[in-house]
Amino acid sequence: MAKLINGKEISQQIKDELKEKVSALKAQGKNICLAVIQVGNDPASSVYVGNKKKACAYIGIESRAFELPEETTEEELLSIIKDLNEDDGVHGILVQLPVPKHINEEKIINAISPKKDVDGFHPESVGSLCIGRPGFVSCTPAGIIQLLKRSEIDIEGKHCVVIGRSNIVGKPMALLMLRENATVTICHSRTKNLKEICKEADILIVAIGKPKMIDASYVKDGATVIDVGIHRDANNKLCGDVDFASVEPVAGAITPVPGGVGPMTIAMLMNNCVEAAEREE
Ligand SMILES: Nc1nc(=O)c2c([nH]1)NC[C@@H]1CN(c3ccc(C(=O)N[C@@H](CCC(=O)O)C(=O)O)cc3)C=[N+]21
Repeated sequence: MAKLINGKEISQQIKDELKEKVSALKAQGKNICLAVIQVGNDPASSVYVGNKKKACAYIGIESRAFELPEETTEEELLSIIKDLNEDDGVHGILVQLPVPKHINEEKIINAISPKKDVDGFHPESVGSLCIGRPGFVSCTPAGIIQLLKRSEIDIEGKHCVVIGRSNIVGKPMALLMLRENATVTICHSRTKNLKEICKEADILIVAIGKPKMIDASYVKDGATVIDVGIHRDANNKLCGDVDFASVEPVAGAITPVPGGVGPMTIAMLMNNCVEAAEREE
């Protein structure tokens, strides 16, 4: 039976640590503010944005919400970002993705000042991570590192297999594991012998976006399995990319969905906001 990696509990720990830091900053007269922009009203996005606002309120970070209609133009959004870039009272800017199809996502990401890029999506942030310079790190992969460290799972020298090569999860995840001295393999939809490679993993990080695709036949006995996926199944229940019931008996440690990686993403977003304010000095 696998040890359950409790993301809800660990994210709570991190939020409590941040809450203390924020009150110390407040005592020095420093107020931290995150601007959260949502274009349109995709219900999943609304849930995530709501969770982010709640986390801000808990920690003592001011959240400035922009709920923009679906028809908002790219120019309008860029103009709001420009104003927020220039606003000294704002430390972090988050544009919830995905944005509607008529808006160019890349242009929006590039418009956010790297100093306020608490998502870590800007090319300068990604480049900094790649060459080991300070900068904001994408929240989901950063949260997974915290999950592993705080669960006392060794990374150094271990074979880590990441399934998925997106710019916001797979690629930064591989870079972070490399920084922690793991031996890293990146797999994706065109990988030919996926199962054989996964079976070699000491740490298997799954971010493929296919509900319950990874079952026990992909997992080495005692491996750590991290599930980044989040889907709703036929009964409207949340599930991940990993078939939890199948994998749990063979894994050494495993994250659940919900209550695994998701809450960590938000905790690390809060961490990046506090860092943004601290770096300002
Ligand atoms: N600019 C931007 N930054 C993001 O960080 C970003 C984004 N866009 N777009 C969408 C993804 C997804 N994401 C999640 C955040 C929290 C949970 C979360 O709180 N999950 C809970 C369950 C939530 C539920 O009930 O649905 C859990 O897993 O326990 C999940 C997913 C942030 N993202």
